[in-house]
Amino acid sequence: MTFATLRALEAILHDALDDIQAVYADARPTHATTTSPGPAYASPPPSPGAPPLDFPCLDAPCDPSSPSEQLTTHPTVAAAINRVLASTAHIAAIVQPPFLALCDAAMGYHLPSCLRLFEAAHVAEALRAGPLHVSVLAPRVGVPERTLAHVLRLLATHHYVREMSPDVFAVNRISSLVDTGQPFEELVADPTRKYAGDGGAVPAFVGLCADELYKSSAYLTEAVFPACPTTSILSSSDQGNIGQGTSSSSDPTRAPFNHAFGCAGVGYFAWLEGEGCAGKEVAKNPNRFRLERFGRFDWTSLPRGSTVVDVGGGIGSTTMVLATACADELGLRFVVQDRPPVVAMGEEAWKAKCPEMIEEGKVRFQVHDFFEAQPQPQAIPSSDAPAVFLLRVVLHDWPDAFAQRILLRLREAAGPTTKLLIAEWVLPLACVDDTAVEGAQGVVGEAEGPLLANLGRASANVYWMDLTMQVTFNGQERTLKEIISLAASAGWKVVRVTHAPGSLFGYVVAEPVAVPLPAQRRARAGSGSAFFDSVPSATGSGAARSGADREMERGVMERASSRCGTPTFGSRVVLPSAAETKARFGVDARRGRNVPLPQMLKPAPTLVRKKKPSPLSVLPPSPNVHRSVASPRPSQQQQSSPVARRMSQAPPFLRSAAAPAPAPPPSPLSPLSRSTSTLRHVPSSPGLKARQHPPNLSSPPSPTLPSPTPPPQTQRRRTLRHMPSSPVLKQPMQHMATLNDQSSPPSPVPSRIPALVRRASHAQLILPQTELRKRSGSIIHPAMVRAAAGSGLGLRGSGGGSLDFGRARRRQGGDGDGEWSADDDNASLGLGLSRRASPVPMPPGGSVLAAAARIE
Ligand SMILES: C[S@@+](CC[C@H](N)C(=O)[O-])C[C@H]1O[C@@H](n2cnc3c(N)ncnc32)[C@H](O)[C@@H]1O
Repeated sequence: MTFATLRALEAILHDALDDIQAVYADARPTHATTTSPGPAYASPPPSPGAPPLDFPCLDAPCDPSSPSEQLTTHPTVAAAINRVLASTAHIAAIVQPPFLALCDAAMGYHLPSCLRLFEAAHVAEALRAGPLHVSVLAPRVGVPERTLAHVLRLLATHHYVREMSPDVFAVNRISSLVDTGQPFEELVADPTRKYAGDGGAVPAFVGLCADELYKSSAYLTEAVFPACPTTSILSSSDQGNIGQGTSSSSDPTRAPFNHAFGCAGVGYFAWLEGEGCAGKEVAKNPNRFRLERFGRFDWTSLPRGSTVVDVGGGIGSTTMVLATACADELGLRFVVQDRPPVVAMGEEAWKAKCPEMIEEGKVRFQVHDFFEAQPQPQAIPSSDAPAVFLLRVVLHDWPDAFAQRILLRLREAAGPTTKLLIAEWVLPLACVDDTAVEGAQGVVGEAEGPLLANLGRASANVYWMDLTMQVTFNGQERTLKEIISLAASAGWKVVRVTHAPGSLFGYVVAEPVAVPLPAQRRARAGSGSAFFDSVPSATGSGAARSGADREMERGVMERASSRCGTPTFGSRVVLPSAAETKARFGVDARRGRNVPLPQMLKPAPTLVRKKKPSPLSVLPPSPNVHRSVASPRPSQQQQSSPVARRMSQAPPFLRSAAAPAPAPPPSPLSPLSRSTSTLRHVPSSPGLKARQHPPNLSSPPSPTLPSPTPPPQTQRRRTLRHMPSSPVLKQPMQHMATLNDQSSPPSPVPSRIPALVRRASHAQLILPQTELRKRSGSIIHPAMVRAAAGSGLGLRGSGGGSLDFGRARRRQGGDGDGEWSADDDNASLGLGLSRRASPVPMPPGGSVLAAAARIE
């Protein structure tokens, strides 16, 4: 069976490479675009009649604007890249001797360590002009020659740099991203300016990850077992400190980070701001450089929404996008809430970049602590309760109890039709997720075997993020089931999840329902909320909580919250101007409508699949019901939807948001069919059939060669493909009770809030199925997106989603680019959810509590 699995994986790999090459073979640049980040490696300008594009070269610095790099965002390419990653990592895991696999894992810490030195010494900048011998490079960057040579060689061995000849190193497609673009000498003279420019985002990201996050991660075990003699490095008095108060795994000021940096009780943000360090004044803060580095993060995820209160909205970067896209068109108003220093920063940034929206009252800032009761509805520019509460990458910063508190505060202020939009990464399971949400294709594990259901290595980024949240804040990314349970615990019913094709960054839409009694009791005990206090406190278990407990909890929230405008992961801290935002949306600034974007490449065809017998046919058919639930692969006709056709005409970064357009039947002489024939490989078989090596792939196919007719579609190895979904699959979510039923397979993820699981039974997810999952979301900046052309590093995966804005529905990719398409399936505002009366059982007088009591 193992050989069968290996062969199946190999076939997936082959198939994926064929897919990629076929897209590149057919794409020809039609006009020149900007090129050349560096003189030594500038790409030649594309010209009509140019040979088929080659895939970006690993050995040259990344040229994000090159057609070749941009084509990596083509949906077919991005999906195939995922399969390449997943299959190769899987093959390696199977064949590598187990001890060596463990060595890789156990000594992998050297990679971030070396990467950090590479970044801190400005090696990428020093190598910008071209390769250097280490004897020349070492004194320039101030690292001992032997150390540098060995560090670079380790990086070269992992393909992050290149050793061109003995001890001569060069940056490549990957490490060139760590180049800020600033002059090397200036960085050496003033390293504190390193992250200031546009090119600072990636180096800042590398610096942050390889410094405090990497060190924090090393203390995961110490944080879990703070008092264990075999793991603890703490003195007994330190142990007392660390263990004091709330349980160490749920206290954001007692995370692994606190163990690593010896600052128990000080939240990460407070520490960045100088708390617990020698000098608290800004000038003396020894962590000032870290703060600067942190603040360079940015995201390109552009959620769309209806009337929005952007809770914990930072400086309003997301609101900028939303307001630009729909403040005029749909008459929406926005409120950005955050803590005082952040609000001050936001107001300043908006006044500089977009004063008119503030002056016209379309957008306003509001100081608000999300652990406190929301301001009265009349304080919000609407006589009603807000239409939408947006929580974008906020909950993942907080342990469950704190996240629940935030949600309860929003529930408290919600009207019957208020929607909650949680924008977060959704962690898929590594196995087929048959318990969380049926039909949640795209954000739960679903890939066909033998690939891991979550596409394994191809989805690694979201798991990196998860552990990052854990070790830094005792927070976490959450599985869909965990998000549903958390929301339900605070009186929110998840009704829909949307996400960009291939993205694990989900937009989880929830509606208010009754607040479960246990949550009310907990909230009542600490919140002082009139809403929650309306049940006699004597009946609640929380009544037993002491004032001291509440004080301590309050203190933790205070210490853990950002106070000086330091954003957390995923936040956008660079406010784009309205003009920039419009440009990214393709919106005509004068008319507020989208205008055609220049077509850079010929439309890529839908690939005509080669027929290959399924190597998986030797595997037993999966009895998994989930598989049968997955929608069938859409027919050609389905794929020929107007959206798909339009998307096929759009530039690649736009096209990635939609399914690839179908192609007419290939001519035997078409480049596609030629490439297909060129790439044909001997189908693998369990019998270890000798296979031919494919011809030299680098040479363009000869136009004179006759091409075989592509084999019929029906013979395609469908079992190996991710199933593209039907346009919209509306399936009532299974009752959680049913999911937990004896007849159902046990959930691989135990409910975090077992008592509340029943509440999730109200949830109904309406999930647009997507063709393929790309890599997971990640910390990104526009520069990173450009650099990675939208799919490398999972950058594009961080964004996107599709939310409906009434009749005009905007589909977008992770880069925030999209198109408007008529969509009458929802004629009203509100994230694809109508303004019609909520099905929430709201008793007269709006007493959610009473309704909760009934249900309870
Ligand atoms: C990860 S950032 C997200 C920012 C924004 N939603 C975005 O998507 O860019 C988390 C935000 O929560 C804010 N925050 C932290 N504690 C807070 C609190 N207690 N009340 C309100 N905002 C808070 C931080 O200042 C920060 O702006």
